[in-house]
Amino acid sequence: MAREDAVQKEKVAIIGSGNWGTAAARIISGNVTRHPNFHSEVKMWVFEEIIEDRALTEIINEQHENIKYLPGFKIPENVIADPDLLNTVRDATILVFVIPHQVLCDQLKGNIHPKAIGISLIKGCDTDETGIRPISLILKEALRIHICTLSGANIANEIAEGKFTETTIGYKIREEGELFKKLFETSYYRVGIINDVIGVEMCGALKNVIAIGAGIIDGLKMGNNTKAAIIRIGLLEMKKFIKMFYKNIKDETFFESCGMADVITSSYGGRNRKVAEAYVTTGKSFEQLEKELLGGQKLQGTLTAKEVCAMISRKGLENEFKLFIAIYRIAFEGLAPNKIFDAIVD
Ligand SMILES: NC(=O)c1ccc[n+]([C@@H]2O[C@H](COP(=O)([O-])OP(=O)(O)OC[C@H]3O[C@@H](n4cnc5c(N)ncnc54)[C@H](O)[C@@H]3O)[C@@H](O)[C@H]2O)c1
Ligand SMILES: O=P(O)(O)OC[C@H](O)CO
Repeated sequence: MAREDAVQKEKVAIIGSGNWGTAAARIISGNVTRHPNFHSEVKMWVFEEIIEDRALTEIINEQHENIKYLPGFKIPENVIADPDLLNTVRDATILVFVIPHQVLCDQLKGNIHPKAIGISLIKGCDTDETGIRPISLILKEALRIHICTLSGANIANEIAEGKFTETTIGYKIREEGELFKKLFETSYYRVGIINDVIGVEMCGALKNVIAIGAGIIDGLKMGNNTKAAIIRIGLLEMKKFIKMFYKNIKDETFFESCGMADVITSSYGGRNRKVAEAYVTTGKSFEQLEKELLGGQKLQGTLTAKEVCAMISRKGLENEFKLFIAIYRIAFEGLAPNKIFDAIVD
């Protein structure tokens, strides 16, 4: 049966309310009122915290602004913030996952709508004894739902400002990819869809490692040519890694917004780049700089570098991924930042 017949009005729940989660809520809240497929109310799960004696949830619902993670941008009134995860997802037929991947929700198991499908906006991965596990796979297996992925050159604040942006949705079932396109696309946020769930997702995870490399180059005060070299070599390692470890990855994916374009934007404007630059110039740890520079937002790239390099080392492939390994050793093993050049000179 076509999904449109099985579910007449899709109800959307957004799991996460950080910088991107809140910017995404602004987009979704407009689209659900425009398209007949959707119920006009959108629930958003908030990891509750107290800000100046008030609960963040209360601030969002009364002031219609996430003053901590996306200050200065109004959240439409059809977005209802809720600190109770299970209450947020109770009737939802569409689950939008947009939390830092360190904090995935086991609680959801067995507590979601039988017809629910999901989309992961998360840029990261997880590991177990078998190696790297894409988050979409973990969600799919744990919750027994179909999962699409959305990733692209998407700095949340620029999207919140309405600046022209592209993104990519990876789908397995085209109808679901098209439904999610309706949920996300606006005049300034253009969505491409491709039959490659894991390719889209893994580009979003690995580009964060390259962005750390770009930040190291900025910290060393090298110029644009050097950064372009890091981007080029990083892209090659990203493609090699993804194609080596996952099946049926499409070459075209690397030319979508989730591929090359996200590596570029992250290497110039992302948080991973910013913190890596400060790591080189201050000598403080990534952990400390994350706290000092990001106002509660989270870095994804350091953990991903650790996970990716553990997998590379386990397989004895260090010589195939010299840049990823150098970035990891600079970030975690005290390797001097200028040693990054040893990885990019043949
Ligand atoms: N910010 C961006 O520009 C951007 C763009 C595209 C994709 N992403 C990806 O989206 C995902 C979410 O990032 P974000 O920018 O929305 O988040 P963020 O880094 O701005 O915010 C951190 C969020 O984590 C929550 N949190 C902190 N500790 C928690 C805990 N123990 N349990 C549950 N939640 C907790 C906070 O409440 C906050 O909502 C990440 O995978 C990120 O890589 C971010
Ligand atoms: O700020 P970053 O480094 O987490 O990157 C943000 C987005 O993923 C850019 O597309």
